[in-house]
Amino acid sequence: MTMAFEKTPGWLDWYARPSRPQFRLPEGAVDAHCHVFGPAAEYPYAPERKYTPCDASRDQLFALRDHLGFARTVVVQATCHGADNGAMVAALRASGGRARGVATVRPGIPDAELRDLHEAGVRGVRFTFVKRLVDAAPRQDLLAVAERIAPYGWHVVLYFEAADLAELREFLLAIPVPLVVDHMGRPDVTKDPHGPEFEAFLDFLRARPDIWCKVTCPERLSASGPPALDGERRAYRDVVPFARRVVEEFPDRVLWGTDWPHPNLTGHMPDDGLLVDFVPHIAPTPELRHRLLVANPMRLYWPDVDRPDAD
Ligand SMILES: O=C(O)c1cc(C(=O)O)oc(=O)c1
Repeated sequence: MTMAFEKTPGWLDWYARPSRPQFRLPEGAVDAHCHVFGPAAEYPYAPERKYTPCDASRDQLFALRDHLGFARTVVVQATCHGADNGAMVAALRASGGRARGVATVRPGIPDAELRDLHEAGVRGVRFTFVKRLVDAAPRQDLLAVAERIAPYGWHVVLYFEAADLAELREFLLAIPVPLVVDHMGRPDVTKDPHGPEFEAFLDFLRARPDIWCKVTCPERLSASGPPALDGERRAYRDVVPFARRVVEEFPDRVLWGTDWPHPNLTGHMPDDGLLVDFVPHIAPTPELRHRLLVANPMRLYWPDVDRPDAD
């Protein structure tokens, strides 16, 4: 029997026919933040999930990768799958080495399972502190996970909101592996990009040389748009000054990704082709774009590949 899953009311499905980006991605570009959902008939959503998405399969993800012009992808375990990494790992295994993964693991995970995840291509775990997505995990559990993954050379991906950083900062800085912050720590972009809140975030990045930042999700962060729809190639203007500050101060520690299939958006679903056209606005030179899209993600996820632009 297959279980039927009903999508969360108001759920927006991913954009079916994205345009081709006008901005040509550099050879070897990596989509360093995207997800797979199900398909639920094969990989059921977790009982403890906070939302039920539409399906978004690995084949659909790979088709988007090719359409947009990415060479590689990093598949981040979505909270709707809890700590069952099956759909994500299946994507890694089907990718022919062109995908890496970020998993969710619990502290008691057997070593053999960690080894299997590593062998499949997992290179990090994700800690989510956004309350609408997960129930808070005890901090000692998170530290225990960090200690378990350290010998594999993995990192921890952090998802938190700007308002929570002050309270989290000390704990996060004590995590003994490299850190990667999702979506610039979710700034409130109606505030001043040079104001105290975003300064506190930049200060967090300055605190250790091994903290990376994804300058992603303008479609989530933007308050005034315009949305990446209907041919709009200058979308999400209010997010640009925030992302540019990060790219310019930390050019060797920034990553970019589509966030496809964009869980939990409520206002609009972006055209992913137009989202790629956002990149030159936040990384204005070819040199910055090469670091953001190729050199940095390759160093973090494929350190053994010397020529990312060659297949
Ligand atoms: O794993 C997820 O469920 C998830 C959710 C969101 C969001 O709802 O903001 O963003 C993400 O990057 C990932």
